[in-house]
Amino acid sequence: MSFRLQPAAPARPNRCQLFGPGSRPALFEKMAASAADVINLDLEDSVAPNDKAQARRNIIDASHSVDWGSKYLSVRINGLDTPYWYRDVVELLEDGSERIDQIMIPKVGCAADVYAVDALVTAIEAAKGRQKRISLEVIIESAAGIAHVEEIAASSPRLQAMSLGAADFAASMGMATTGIGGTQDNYYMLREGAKYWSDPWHWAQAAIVAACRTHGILPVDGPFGDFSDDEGFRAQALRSATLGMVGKWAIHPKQVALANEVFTPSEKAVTEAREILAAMEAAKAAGQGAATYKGRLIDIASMRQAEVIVRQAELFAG
Ligand SMILES: CC(=O)SCCNC(=O)CCNC(=O)[C@H](O)C(C)(C)COP(=O)(O)OP(=O)(O)OC[C@H]1O[C@@H](n2cnc3c(N)ncnc32)[C@H](O)[C@@H]1OP(=O)(O)O
Ligand SMILES: O=CC(=O)O
Ligand SMILES: [Mg+2]
Repeated sequence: MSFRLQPAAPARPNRCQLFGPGSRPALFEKMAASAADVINLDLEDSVAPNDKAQARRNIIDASHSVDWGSKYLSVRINGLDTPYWYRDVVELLEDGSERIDQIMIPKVGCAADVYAVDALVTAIEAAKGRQKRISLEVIIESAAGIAHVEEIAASSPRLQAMSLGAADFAASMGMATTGIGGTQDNYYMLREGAKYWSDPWHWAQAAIVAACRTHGILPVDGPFGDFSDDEGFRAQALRSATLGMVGKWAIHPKQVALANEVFTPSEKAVTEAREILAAMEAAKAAGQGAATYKGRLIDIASMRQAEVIVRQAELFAG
C-alpha cells in the first residue's frame, strides 16, 4: 500500500441506476416503485430539444410530489457544450425539492467541467439555503473523458460516482459499431478458423475502475441497449462486476432485476468469503501468514479480497 491510503467509496447501494426521460412523467411513479437503488431522471439525450423546458418542470414537480422512498435520486443535466445545462442546474436547485440527491454530468472531458458545475451548485445551495449537499456523478463517454479520467475522478469532493457511457464513447472514439455495450461481432481473435470474441469496453472500464478506486468514487457500468437480450446484459454485467464496478444502468425496467442479481454477492460467494476470513484468523493465531483453503493458497491479501465481498453483502442487508 502506498503511504497515501486508498479512500473508501461512498457506502450506499448502487447496483442499478434506472433511467427514464424527464419528458415521460407517466414513468416516474413506476420508477419510484422499482427495485433500483438509484433513479436517474434524464434531461439529456432521451429528451428532444423542444421538450427540454417541460422536462425540467416535470422533474421539479416530481421531486415534490412523488414518494421516492429510499431511492438515491439523481438528475442527468445537459452537457456543458449545450445552451441548456445552466438552466437545468439553476431551476432544479432553486425550485426542486430537497429530495434531489445528485446531479449527473454527461460527456465530462476534463476536471474543469466538474469544477464549473460544482461552483454553480455551491452558489445556489448557499443562496437558497438548501440543507442537503448535492452530490455529483459523471459519465465518461468521450475520448477526452477517458484520456483525463484520473483528473476527473479527483476533481471535486462532491463527486460520488462515475459511469462508462458506451454509446457516446463509441461515437467519440470513432468505433465501428451502433451497438450500446456488449459483444461486438467484429471484435474477435481468429485461431485455426475459430473466432474468440474479445471485449472492446474492457480497457475503458478498467481505466475507470482504477481512477475511481484511487479517489474513493463508485465505478458504474452504463447502458446495455438491447433490452431484449437478458443473457447479453448478464454477461456484460458479470464482466463489469469482476473488474470492480459496483453496478449498472437499466434503460428498461426489465434490466433492474438482472443488475441487482449480478451486483449482489451470492450466498455462496459470501459464505466462501467468510470461510476464508475464518481460515486466515486461525492461520494468524497459529503464527502463519498463509494457509490452504479448499486446496488453494490464501494469505493476508485474500482477507482483503474476502472483505470486499462481505462489506458489499452487509451494505445490501440493510
Ligand atoms: C445512451 C443513453 O443515454 S441511455 C439513458 C437515456 N435513455 C433513457 O432514459 C431511456 C429509458 N427508457 C425508455 O425511455 C423506455 O424504456 C423505452 C423507450 C426504451 C421503451 O419504452 P416503452 O416502449 O414504453 O417500453 P415497454 O412498452 O416495453 O414498457 C413496459 C412497461 O414498463 C414501463 N416502462 C418503460 N420504460 C420505463 C422506465 N425507464 N422506467 C420505468 N418504467 C418503464 C412502461 O410504462 C410499461 O409499463 P406498463 O406495463 O405499466 O404499461
Ligand atoms: O449516456 C450514455 C451513453 O452510453 O452514451
Ligand atoms: Mg451518452
